[in-house]
Amino acid sequence: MPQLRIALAQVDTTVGDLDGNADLVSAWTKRALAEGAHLVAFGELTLTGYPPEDLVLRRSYVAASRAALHRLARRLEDEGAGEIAVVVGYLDASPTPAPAVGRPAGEPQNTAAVLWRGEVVARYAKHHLPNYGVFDEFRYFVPGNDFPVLRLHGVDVALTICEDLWQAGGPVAVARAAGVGLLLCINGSPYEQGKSHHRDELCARRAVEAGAPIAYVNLVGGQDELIFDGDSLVADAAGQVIARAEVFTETLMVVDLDLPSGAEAGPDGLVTGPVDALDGTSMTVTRRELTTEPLPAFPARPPALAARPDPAAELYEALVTGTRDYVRKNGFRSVVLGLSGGIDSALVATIAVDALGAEAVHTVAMPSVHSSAGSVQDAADLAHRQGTRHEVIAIQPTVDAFHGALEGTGGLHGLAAENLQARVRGTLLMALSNEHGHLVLTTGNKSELATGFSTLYGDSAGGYAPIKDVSKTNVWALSRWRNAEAERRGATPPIPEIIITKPPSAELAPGQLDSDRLPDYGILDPVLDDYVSQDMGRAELVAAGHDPAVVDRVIRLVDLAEYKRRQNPPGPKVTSKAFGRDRRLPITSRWREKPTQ
Ligand SMILES: Nc1ncnc2c1ncn2[C@@H]1O[C@H](COP(=O)(O)OP(=O)(O)OC[C@H]2O[C@@H]([n+]3cccc(C(=O)O)c3)[C@H](O)[C@@H]2O)[C@@H](O)[C@H]1O
Ligand SMILES: Nc1ncnc2c1ncn2[C@@H]1O[C@H](COP(=O)(O)OP(=O)(O)OP(=O)(O)O)[C@@H](O)[C@H]1O
Ligand SMILES: NC(=O)CC[C@H](N)C(=O)O
Repeated sequence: MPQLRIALAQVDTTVGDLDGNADLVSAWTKRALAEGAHLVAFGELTLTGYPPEDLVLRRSYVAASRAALHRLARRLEDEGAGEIAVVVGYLDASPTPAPAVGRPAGEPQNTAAVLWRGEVVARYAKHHLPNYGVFDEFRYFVPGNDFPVLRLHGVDVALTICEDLWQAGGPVAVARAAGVGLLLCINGSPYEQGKSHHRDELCARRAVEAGAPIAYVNLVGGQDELIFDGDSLVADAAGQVIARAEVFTETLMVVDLDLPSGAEAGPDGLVTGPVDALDGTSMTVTRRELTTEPLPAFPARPPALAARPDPAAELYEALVTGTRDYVRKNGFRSVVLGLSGGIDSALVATIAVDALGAEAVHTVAMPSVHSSAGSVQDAADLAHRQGTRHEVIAIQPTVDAFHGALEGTGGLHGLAAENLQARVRGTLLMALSNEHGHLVLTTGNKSELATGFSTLYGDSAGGYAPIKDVSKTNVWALSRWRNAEAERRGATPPIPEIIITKPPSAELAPGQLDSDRLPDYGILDPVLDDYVSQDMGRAELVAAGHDPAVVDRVIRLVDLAEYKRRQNPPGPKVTSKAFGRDRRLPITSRWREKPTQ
């Protein structure tokens, strides 16, 4: 059996940065070469970044991607990396019409190329296009039906792209029929809590179906609301995960595989031409020999199986990664946020410090007449523990000036007066952003976003919302986890205990508590999860055991707040259904959930 040393390059690309992404491919290919790898694979749409969204609709972008690919092939050869096969995702135009979806030739395709000795020696266009959740790939791409098989050092290697594994039939079935020795899958699979276990199970199942090991390489890093966790892995043909990369870090996973030679593979010999893909389509198998020469035997390294972080550590790392990459990739060096002495801003400040370093995090306490002395002290204590650049700006004179300006109109009362305080704080933070170039972080959590519990153009004003997909229950859990983690490492807990234990309050009116306006978070969050993430209707929510009166109240709050959510800044998606691209509802809607529906 020939051995192949493969390298999976889990790298952090940037959408739109074709040259920068090509530099990454070049640098990591050289590392793979230095490690003695014969093949190196990069993630989905590595050259263009993923997802490029409507950039795909521009001919200029498709042309730039194609040109960048050819430049990269030549560059790798010039740099002495021509003898390693490089699998890289890029955006191409379909060479043939796609009659099944009524589209002409020249339409965009999500493609993987194999680069070898300065040439593009194979192209594989994604067959199954995801079109649910955050994915819109019917909008952008036409599917591919070609299935190239490359013989590399005697091993028959074939390609798939991400969703190709998530659907039954298609390329996995064709891989079995073609008797491939190794199935590579290049991915842009965004993080969600619990998804990595699902991926394991999926890759294992598909490897058994394909009758070949699957090498799965995923992107890492943040792109707007998506976070890629990496979690690259290899599953052997028996469905055993034998290697796994560390999550949330750029890394090269090098794995030695004993693989059957092409001549031995497949019960039907060397299948070529159209093959029933068992999904109602047929795919055309082509074969090309790169090197038939088997490699001389070399001592195999034992594969590394990186340990998975526990769920809280993984979620926290996802938020840190999303925040770091959003800030960095959008050209900011520093952030500013209002630090109230409450738990939400405490957690956001801690995430920001872990993402960017304390010197890049500016915290501002902005007490009003309703702020307790304790809150101001708690904010100062947190800033001191973490070393943020902390300021105290009293807002009462500005609030009073607004009241004075509006006196002639009858003045402000009740909620209007309460919200003014939040708006003054928002205005001050935006002013500091304009003057010093800090990005404003907002501190709203998913429970608040769901119920509209924030002031428009007040505390919801800002550029990035690190915990917008984290429920209040999880805000407490993560804060406790982060403190425990510090203690485990012998460091001072970053969040003062009092901030975690005090009852939540917006402090916009005397003695105000969140519980005056919202159900207790222990009751609210499970209802929100079922209504928002599971799309349950009223009858299903009640049947699931939720109190009907709470259900009615929560549904009303959530439905009414759609307009507010649309104006919320982006933030990292960490659940199966985040507000934004994942959950799309009309703002103008007369649909009301009723007891009998
Ligand atoms: N369909 C629609 N499309 C577009 N705009 C719409 C709209 N419906 C209302 N609006 C606009 O929205 C305004 C009402 O929204 P807004 O001004 O935000 O005010 P509103 O939602 O009425 O009040 C803010 C709520 O959030 C709570 N809060 C505030 C700050 C912090 C926290 C916290 O603990 O974190 C909680 C506060 O206690 C209060 O319950 C209306 O005056 C109107 O201008
Ligand atoms: N006194 C304050 N000083 C600075 N920022 C404040 C102050 N009060 C509110 N903010 C900002 O507005 C956000 C909304 O805070 P609010 O106290 O109304 O409720 P919250 O959602 O419970 O947040 P937190 O738990 O951070 O207090 C805060 O997270 C903070 O960024
Ligand atoms: N880019 C893709 O095709 C991703 C779709 C896939 N279901 C995933 O989340 O991993």
